[in-house]
Amino acid sequence: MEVIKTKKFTERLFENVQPIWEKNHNHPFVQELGQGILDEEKFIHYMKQDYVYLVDYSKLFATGVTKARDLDTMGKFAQILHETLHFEMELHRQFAAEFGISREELEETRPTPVNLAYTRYMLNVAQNGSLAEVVSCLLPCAWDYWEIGKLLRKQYGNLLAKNRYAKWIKTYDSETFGEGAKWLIGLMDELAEGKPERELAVLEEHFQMTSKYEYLFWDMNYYKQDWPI
Ligand SMILES: Cc1ncc(CO)c(N)n1
Repeated sequence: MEVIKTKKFTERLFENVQPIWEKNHNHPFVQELGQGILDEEKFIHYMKQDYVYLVDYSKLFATGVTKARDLDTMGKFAQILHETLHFEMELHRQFAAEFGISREELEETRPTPVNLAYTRYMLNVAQNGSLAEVVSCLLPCAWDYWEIGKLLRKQYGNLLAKNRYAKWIKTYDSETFGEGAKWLIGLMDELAEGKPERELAVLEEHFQMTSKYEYLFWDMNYYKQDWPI
């Protein structure tokens, strides 16, 4: 008897998003960060913007806690929320200290138009959408950063000792970050199971949209875009 292996939903997402993620991976911000040659001003712009981005992004994990229907899922979202606030954002606080930026300045960063549009898109889904929609929205951030961490380690691991941004690569290539991303991928597949195509299409639309916002976020930081007024 022929065994038909159905493709997992996240395999479909991964395949279809490749053109966008490839652009993310080849973006000069990412490539120059990997080589340690990224302009310091661009990196500082990014650190500050990313810090306030993560304040909102972490609220999506809190939404995961409230929308989950079982204790295990609640606990995992609470754990990732904790890791974001105390592990990932610690990276930003350390870099800020190195670059002479105070905690106040970091926290008071005014989000740029791209940053605001990105977080408002996700927070709107968090308020109005299902748990599956929330996960499809937040997944590219976790998954593609993990991909970038692994990729930069592979491409430029030999330069790490001399790379002033090495901690960044080590954070996103870390076991802690990878475990979180893998769990979210598994959860996405569980939540997508048995859903009709019209609902899967909505999830894929969110996934593609936030992947595009990831590109805009790299670009915004590389060109230090901000409000013109
Ligand atoms: C913009 C952005 N996307 C994803 C991540 C990974 O959490 C991050 N720190 N910032």
